[in-house]
Amino acid sequence: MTDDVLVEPEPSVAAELFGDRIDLARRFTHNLAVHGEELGLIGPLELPRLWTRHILNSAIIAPLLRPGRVGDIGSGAGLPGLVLAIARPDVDFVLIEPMERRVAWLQSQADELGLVNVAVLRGRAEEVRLSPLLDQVTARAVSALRTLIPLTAPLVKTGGQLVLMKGAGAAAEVEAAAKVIRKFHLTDVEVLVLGENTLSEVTRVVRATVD
Ligand SMILES: C[S@@+](CC[C@H](N)C(=O)[O-])C[C@H]1O[C@@H](n2cnc3c(N)ncnc32)[C@H](O)[C@@H]1O
Repeated sequence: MTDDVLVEPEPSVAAELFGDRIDLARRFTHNLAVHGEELGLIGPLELPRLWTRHILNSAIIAPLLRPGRVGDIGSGAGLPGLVLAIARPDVDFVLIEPMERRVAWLQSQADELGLVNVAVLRGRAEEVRLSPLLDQVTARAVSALRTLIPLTAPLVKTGGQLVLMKGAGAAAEVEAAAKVIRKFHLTDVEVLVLGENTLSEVTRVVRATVD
């Protein structure tokens, strides 16, 4: 690992998204750069683009979150869950992840970074029982929308939202998911493109309300 991995390439965006918690974001990025590959959390090709492709692309959705309780499904390395917990200390996060090694990583990072707004729950989304239900749910790189909606929508209270990070095919995924969108009573389904003028790689989000 070279030191330039740890220098954010878009410092003004990073400062805007993390505010006075930018040092926590730097520490998390450092830890991920040092341990991520050996723990199987990120591939070796991801190191040079940790900030652009992973940290900032996760943090850019922070303004979409409401104060309340947000679940991040399949957090893995902590993307976007831990990044959002750093950017939004006013929001409580439940990171839901089935793999033991990843759960251990998530808990160790929450402890080391002093993220008191994070709880880590081991399990598959379709098996966990949450009470009360969540205000919002996030997920990144877990599965196609038509299978992700049945995993995530039941965890969200009426009036709550799904905020699902997606790739360039987001609009096509929404079309392919029409049946489950109806089945799970989702309304106001929209594809948001974030970071067009600020990030080197935009982030797409499918946002929907659970009715
Ligand atoms: C490709 S990784 C993505 C991890 C992280 N969100 C990211 O963007 O780097 C998918 C993650 O989803 C988790 N996962 C798969 N099926 C799941 C389920 N049914 N419920 C919760 N997590 C799940 C996996 O264990 C894995 O950590």
